[in-house]
Amino acid sequence: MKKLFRSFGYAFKGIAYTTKTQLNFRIHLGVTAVAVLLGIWLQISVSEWQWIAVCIALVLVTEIFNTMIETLVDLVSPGYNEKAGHIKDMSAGAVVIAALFALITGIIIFLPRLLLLIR
Ligand SMILES: Nc1ncnc2c1ncn2[C@@H]1O[C@H](COP(=O)(O)OP(=O)(O)OP(=O)(O)O)[C@@H](O)[C@H]1O
Repeated sequence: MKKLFRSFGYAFKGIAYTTKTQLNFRIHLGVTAVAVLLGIWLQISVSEWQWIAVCIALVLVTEIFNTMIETLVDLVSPGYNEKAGHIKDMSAGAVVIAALFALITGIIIFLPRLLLLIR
């Protein structure tokens, strides 16, 4: 049990490190807070909450993996290396795909309700 708690401690240390060092991760957390508040305010359905939860997890997880890959690349290849550059670009591409998926899902769920409110 003690070992389990220690593992969680390390995991939270990793999340805290990403939050402290990555502006993009802090922006994603801010957007997450806005999406959750909008969901509560607009009283979205259970299945819509599930889509929002998938988006939040997908974006945060890919951003952590991106940070991890960047850090690893800098560690193993501190100098200029074309492949190192490609690896970082692919990793950043994964975050963009996740963020676009989240943006489109957010528009599908929130926009019709917001338009109804301003009419
Ligand atoms: N070692 C390297 N060799 C070749 N190109 C690199 C190398 N490191 C970075 N690059 C290129 O520069 C880009 C930016 O790299 P950088 O490490 O600054 O990442 P970043 O996306 O700005 O991340 P962050 O700002 O979160 O640290 C990479 O996507 C890649 O195209």
